[in-house]
Amino acid sequence: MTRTPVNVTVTGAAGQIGYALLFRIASGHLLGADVPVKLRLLEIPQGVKAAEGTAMELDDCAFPLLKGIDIFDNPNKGFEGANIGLLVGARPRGPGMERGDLLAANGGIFKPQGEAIAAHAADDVKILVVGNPANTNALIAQSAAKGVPAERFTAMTRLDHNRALTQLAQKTGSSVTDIKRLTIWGNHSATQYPDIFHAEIAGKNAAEVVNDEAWLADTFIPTVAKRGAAIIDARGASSAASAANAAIDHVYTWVNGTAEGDWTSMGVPSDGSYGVPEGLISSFPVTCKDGKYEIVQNLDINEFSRARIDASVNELSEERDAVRELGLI
Ligand SMILES: NC(=O)C1=CN([C@@H]2O[C@H](COP(=O)(O)OP(=O)(O)OC[C@H]3O[C@@H](n4cnc5c(N)ncnc54)[C@H](O)[C@@H]3O)[C@@H](O)[C@H]2O)C=CC1
Ligand SMILES: O=C([O-])CC(=O)C(=O)O
Repeated sequence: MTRTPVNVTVTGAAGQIGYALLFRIASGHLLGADVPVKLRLLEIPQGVKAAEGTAMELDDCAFPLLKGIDIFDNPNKGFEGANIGLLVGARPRGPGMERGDLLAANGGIFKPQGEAIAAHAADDVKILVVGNPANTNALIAQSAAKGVPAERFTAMTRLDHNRALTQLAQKTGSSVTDIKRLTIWGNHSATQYPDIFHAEIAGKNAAEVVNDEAWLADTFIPTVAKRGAAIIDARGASSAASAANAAIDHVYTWVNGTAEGDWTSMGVPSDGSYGVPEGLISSFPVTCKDGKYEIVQNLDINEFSRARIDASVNELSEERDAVRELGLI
């Protein structure tokens, strides 16, 4: 039986992340090796020519699963029939800039995109916001997308999750594949909280294996939380290939499920779990099955974790208040 291609809209398609992302989508890594895709690339008018160049290269790969590429500079067209939307296009943070500075600049992008998704995307649309500040941009798009279930809007903290996996594996001399149940809580920002208290390394509690609270507080957490800035300092540009890889992981897991006994981290609208105000798009531990995710419930949160989760969630509340004042939600 021939499968109907899945329409994947990618905004910011001509940017650095777009360049690292599109070839992996087209080669089957986003949805699976048997799922044909059609790409809908959305750019601003100045980005269209470069997107056309990328589309030429995609053609030149002769990917068996790639059933078409269309390029748009109008969100209403770009999201027409979209089953998956990867909202990457945004203004990247430059040296010395904090995410708060970006709220106003990026708000204007995500509100019209949310409206276009509501009006034109497929009924089963799933959205991942990558463009920073990702959680609050996702909130802006979600609140503009009247009629689309809120839970379809997610924000990317999988890059933070993957960063934390490697830091923990390196510290403990284990492999990333030995580590399960790691969690990123809160905002994709320097306040995020990578939590190893429920994580396991080859079946043993990770915090007990590490047994070094000073390393947790002074090395692990800041290394993970400030990795984006460290990459910018080193590369002179923000993470691109690793961000694209995390976007692939996020959607693949959402669609195809988490492994038995494991979970992942996603920024999702809070249902009030763990004291996170309802509606904030915050990172949680989630399991995925049959194309749906659920927030993992009933984890014990110790004092060390509680203070850090609250700090990051407070930042999200402040960002929400700021965009509310700007009339963006
Ligand atoms: N959530 C996460 O873990 C991460 C998020 N990011 C964020 O991802 C975003 C993209 O990063 P890069 O690709 O490196 O930036 P980039 O500047 O290379 O590319 C952004 C692209 O978006 C396009 N664009 C701008 N406004 C648009 C609009 N309204 N519609 C469609 N396209 C639009 C630009 O023309 C440009 O081609 C940034 O906001 C960056 O901070 C980056 C790394 C990790
Ligand atoms: O920090 C940035 O602007 C880029 C980013 O989100 C990351 O690498 O985590």
